[in-house]
Amino acid sequence: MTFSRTTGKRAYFILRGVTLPPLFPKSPYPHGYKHTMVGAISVTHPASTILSSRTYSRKRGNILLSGNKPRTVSMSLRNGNSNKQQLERERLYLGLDFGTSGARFAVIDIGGTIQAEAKRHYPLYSNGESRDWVRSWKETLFLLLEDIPLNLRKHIVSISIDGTSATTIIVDSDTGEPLWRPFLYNESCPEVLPAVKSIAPPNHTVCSATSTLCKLVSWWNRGGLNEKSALLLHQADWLLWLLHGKLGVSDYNNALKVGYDPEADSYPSWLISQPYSHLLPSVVAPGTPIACLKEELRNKFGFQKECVVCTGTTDSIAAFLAARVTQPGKAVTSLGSTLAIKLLSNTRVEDSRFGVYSHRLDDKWLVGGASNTGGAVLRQLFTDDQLKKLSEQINPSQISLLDYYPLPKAGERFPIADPDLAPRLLPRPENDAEYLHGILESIARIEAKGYGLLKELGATAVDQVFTAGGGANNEKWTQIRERVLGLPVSRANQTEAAYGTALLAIKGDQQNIL
Ligand SMILES: Nc1ncnc2c1ncn2[C@@H]1O[C@H](COP(=O)(O)OP(=O)(O)O)[C@@H](O)[C@H]1O
Ligand SMILES: O=C(CO)[C@H](O)[C@H](O)COP(=O)(O)O
Repeated sequence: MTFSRTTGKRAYFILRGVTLPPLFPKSPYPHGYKHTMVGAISVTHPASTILSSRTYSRKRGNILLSGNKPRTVSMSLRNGNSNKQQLERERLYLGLDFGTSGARFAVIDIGGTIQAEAKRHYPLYSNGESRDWVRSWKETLFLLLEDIPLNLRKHIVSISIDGTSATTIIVDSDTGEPLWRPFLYNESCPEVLPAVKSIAPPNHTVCSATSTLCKLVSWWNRGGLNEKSALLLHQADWLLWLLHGKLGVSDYNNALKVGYDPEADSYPSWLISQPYSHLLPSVVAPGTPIACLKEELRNKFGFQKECVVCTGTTDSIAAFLAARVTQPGKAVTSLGSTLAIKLLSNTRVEDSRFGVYSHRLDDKWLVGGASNTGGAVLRQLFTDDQLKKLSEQINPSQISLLDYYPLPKAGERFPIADPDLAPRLLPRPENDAEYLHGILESIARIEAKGYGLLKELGATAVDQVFTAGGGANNEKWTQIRERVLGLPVSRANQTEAAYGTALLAIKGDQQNIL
């Protein structure tokens, strides 16, 4: 039900009854707890964000980022009949997702109800000839903390962050300041691949040109004064350090691609014996409390004294966690800027020849890989509005005869591991809807090839796929994927990685180890 207020803003009431399975054994709610979210107001104003609800209101002027181009922050807030007293009692959990094109937060309660969420695009800063990603990420982190409604912040008891996998920052081990520009998740360092292959077991996860270890060796080979006082961190690790101040801690999801063995829970001897092994961070499980939020930040933003900061994970694993998939054979495809597939499997599978690896998820394995196809190439060709309008013209039951390999630029990680693989997006038909149909169907074929490969390599066979990420909103694409995969495909209840990371924050809070 939507209605427009006298102020000209549009507010959306979302009335829905959802049955939430208990999040964790200690969840106070019985199984099948019927939860009705009686109202969520999403109020966005073209040039600024004005929050108004019964529990508080404040006006934000234009949110101006670099280049003075006003950017909107879209935010949704739970309002409904949850009164202030109820919130006073509730313990809230903050998940922050640092994805490819932007960052988001989700604040949830122990029952998994979203109390607030917002997202921001990364501000554009340049550092000479390259983008200053570190400055963008740091600014976005603290802007998102400011976007959290003040009366919720004091109830947040646990925070976690996910980032793009294998996004690597080499920092000064004393100050935490970056010593070099970050290596992004899809950056390839083929020149050091032979050296990495010479020390690692055959087809190990690190034997990929985009692995974190290849990035570490590439930096190390550059030589320099800082080699002794350097430390490797992943994007999520560094952002979490800004909040807790303990340098050098990672999680076994982010550390997988530098060579950490999540089964042995240690770095292998062939890695420890390398001259750069002193750069490796210590590793704990995702969602492990590391320290309380720094006092200066608690005072600045109004968080409570006991607010703990927990280790994170990668963005596609966070999206998997958000879907609350618990049975082997179920899978989540993250259709964000990239296409990352995650299949819950009883068996671990790893083969870098195809970009296949397994993340640990408690006592099971998340088998999969990440292709560079996906939303980034769509965004090169169409705006989100065009995607929506053109998709409406597609007949998903009709097979497209157009055969593409949609990539934003040369280079593919999975199911073809080839840093030189060129995009194939021609011939382009006159009709854009026909072109989009061909692209969506070609991406679906890549997804199907990926799941077929996992089965060939011995993973538990997939029997159902849930979708996360921006592409989850495209119903026609979902129907195309169902036809191509020959499997039931549905949008996950929660598709945002930030929600999955907020669930990690709950896990950390329940450990009571600080
Ligand atoms: N209706 C749509 N159909 C298909 N793809 C879409 C649609 N709307 C948005 N997208 C794609 O979703 C992507 C953004 O999803 P998101 O999960 O935010 O990505 P990320 O976190 O990787 O930046 C964009 O690349 C965009 O092209
Ligand atoms: O594509 C990506 C960025 O969005 C990442 O590579 C994605 O996170 C897949 O890596 P992982 O499987 O380690 O999570």
